[in-house]
Amino acid sequence: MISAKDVSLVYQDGTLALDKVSVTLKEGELVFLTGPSGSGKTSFLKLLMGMELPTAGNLTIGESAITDMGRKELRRYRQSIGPVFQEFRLIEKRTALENVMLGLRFLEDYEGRIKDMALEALNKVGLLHKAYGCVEQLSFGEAQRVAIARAVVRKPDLILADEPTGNLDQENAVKILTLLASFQKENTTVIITTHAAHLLPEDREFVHLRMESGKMSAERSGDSGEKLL
Ligand SMILES: Nc1ncnc2c1ncn2[C@@H]1O[C@H](COP(=O)(O)OP(=O)(O)OP(=O)(O)O)[C@@H](O)[C@H]1O
Repeated sequence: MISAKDVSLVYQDGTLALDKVSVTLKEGELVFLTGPSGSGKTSFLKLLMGMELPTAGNLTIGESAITDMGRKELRRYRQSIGPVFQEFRLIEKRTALENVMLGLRFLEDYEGRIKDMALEALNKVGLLHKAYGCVEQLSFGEAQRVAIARAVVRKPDLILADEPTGNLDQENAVKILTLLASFQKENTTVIITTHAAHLLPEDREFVHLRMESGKMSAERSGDSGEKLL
């Protein structure tokens, strides 16, 4: 469970990016985070990744306040997250398989098992046939799916995707959202910042977090029978 209580984030230059954000997210939830440019979406994801710490308030992950975590605990927590970055952060000259295997570099396991896990993740995103292709030769959409495979290969508790539909047409945006949402399970929470949540099938339950000038409001689909987007 992720619980934020009156969490604020002020950057060093004094910018108030998050203003007393309070929200509770249960395990296995599908979450859409929306809001205008500069409203604080990425800042919220950075907090969840432990890349920034709250300036005020409490952010609790499971049983621990993130500000109380020691280095080791923070590292273990980060390893339980599968991040999908806006700009993918793939190594262009390496194969899709090698890039996905990098998602497991912290595992002290033998190479063969890591390779099998990476191939399985590529299969899940429909790219097994491109496993040995160099990333620079992949299409934009394929590279994005490699980035998703790298995020899910570690079987994370939390998948964080920052604007995965930003540069996609409607058809591909739906495919990517559906793919990301498919990783939502009892114990896997999927949080996606997107402007395209309304493209998902109507019967999907999710939490909608709206950001506006650093403030957050939260609604759960199904609470009132109304769809949120
Ligand atoms: N490292 C930083 N230092 C100072 N200010 C920052 C920093 N990162 C972001 N900001 C500011 O914090 C506010 C929130 O930014 P954030 O990137 O979280 O917004 P966003 O909703 O993700 O925007 P976008 O949709 O454009 O990606 C903005 O005013 C932004 O300029």
